[in-house]
Amino acid sequence: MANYADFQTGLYFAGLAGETPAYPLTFAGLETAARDKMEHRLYDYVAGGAGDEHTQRGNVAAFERWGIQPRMLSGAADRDLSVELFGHTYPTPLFLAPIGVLGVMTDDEHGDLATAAASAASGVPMVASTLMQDPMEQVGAALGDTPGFFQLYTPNDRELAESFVHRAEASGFRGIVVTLDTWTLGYRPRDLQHATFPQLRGACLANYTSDPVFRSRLAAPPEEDPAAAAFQWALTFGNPTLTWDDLAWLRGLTELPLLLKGICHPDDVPRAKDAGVDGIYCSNHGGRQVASAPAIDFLPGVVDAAEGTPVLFDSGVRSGADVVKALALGATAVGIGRPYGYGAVLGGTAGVEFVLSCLLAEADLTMGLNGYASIAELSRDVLVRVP
Ligand SMILES: Cc1cc2nc3c(=O)[nH]c(=O)nc-3n(C[C@H](O)[C@H](O)[C@H](O)COP(=O)(O)O)c2cc1C
Ligand SMILES: O=C(O)C(=O)c1ccccc1
Repeated sequence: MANYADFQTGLYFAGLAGETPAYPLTFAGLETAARDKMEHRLYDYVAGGAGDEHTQRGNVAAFERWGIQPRMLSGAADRDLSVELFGHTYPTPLFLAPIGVLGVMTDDEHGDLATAAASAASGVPMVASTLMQDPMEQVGAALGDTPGFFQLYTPNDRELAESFVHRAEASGFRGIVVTLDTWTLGYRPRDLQHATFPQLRGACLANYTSDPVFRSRLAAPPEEDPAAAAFQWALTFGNPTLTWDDLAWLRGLTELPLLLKGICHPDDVPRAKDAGVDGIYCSNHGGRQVASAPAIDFLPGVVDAAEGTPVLFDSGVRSGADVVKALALGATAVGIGRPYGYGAVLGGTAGVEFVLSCLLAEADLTMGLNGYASIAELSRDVLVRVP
């Protein structure tokens, strides 16, 4: 069992030798450092969200309204942070949420591969986006022994969707995460102000441009006419007419675990389960899609409705304490988006690993010092509401 708290001891001892940490430890510090390094419009694309951005601020603020109640002398010197998900035991409850522009966030523009390497090294699974700068075959190979997931944006071209799913299977991904909340793009004032959207300029379309079905829809190969390929992407990307009736088709495409991302209402959970879905992913897309409420406020209702089906969660997780709170509210695994994205900006694989180490050290110490030795000991009863 890894002792994640050792990371903090390591930082103090390195300090004795005159070394300070390579990257900022707080989310605010990561965001500021990443902003200083990034092209302005790419930074705004990552940092920004829907409308007046109150949803993304609310996602973060909502965690402050929960407190963890400490227990003493409970024998929590050794902690077990492992979780079981679809037959695999992962060393920690964290996962890397899909980021569709990750590819171009690192200096070398191989951010998906850099993140996959961090996943391979840490055992923290990556949910690889449909929108990658390197094709899924390469990213899947870079995941090593850490089973990862492929996130599917269901295109309005069924044959293309089928090709994506079958390629993901062949690439070694161990589950398909279908994102439901982005069948069209939300209203994002920052991007509108810059009048820019990365994919329209050809970024992170490798899964499309490498796909035989997608290529067959083009008059000229994407290498010859990338602008036409990006335009074709915009025409195929979303499927506004997808409904629950289409889930039988999606379910029929693969025997891999199938998860639905963006579920926030308890009544949507039984519909998903009736359709043969294996996992629920509660998320409001980090507040990037539409004005809503803090995603963590939806989690307990979704968990209750799931009746034992795994529930993944993301949106607003910024600290190890947030990770523990989401677990206590019933999440099976907890995702992070922007925090590791900024790690990738600052240091590629090493930056992502650093961010994970910080979150895991804090989560581990938060559990230990509050007297909880395993995730199984966390429940809503360990939390109190802070007015
Ligand atoms: C720049 C960026 C791109 C994203 N791209 C995708 C994507 O391609 N697919 C997807 O399902 N979610 C995408 N998301 C949403 C994340 O998977 C996740 O839900 C969200 O970032 C979690 O919130 P957090 O950033 O507050 O941790 C993206 C998020 C960001 C910040
Ligand atoms: O920006 C996003 O959050 C996202 O998920 C997305 C949506 C469309 C294209 C690329 C990424």
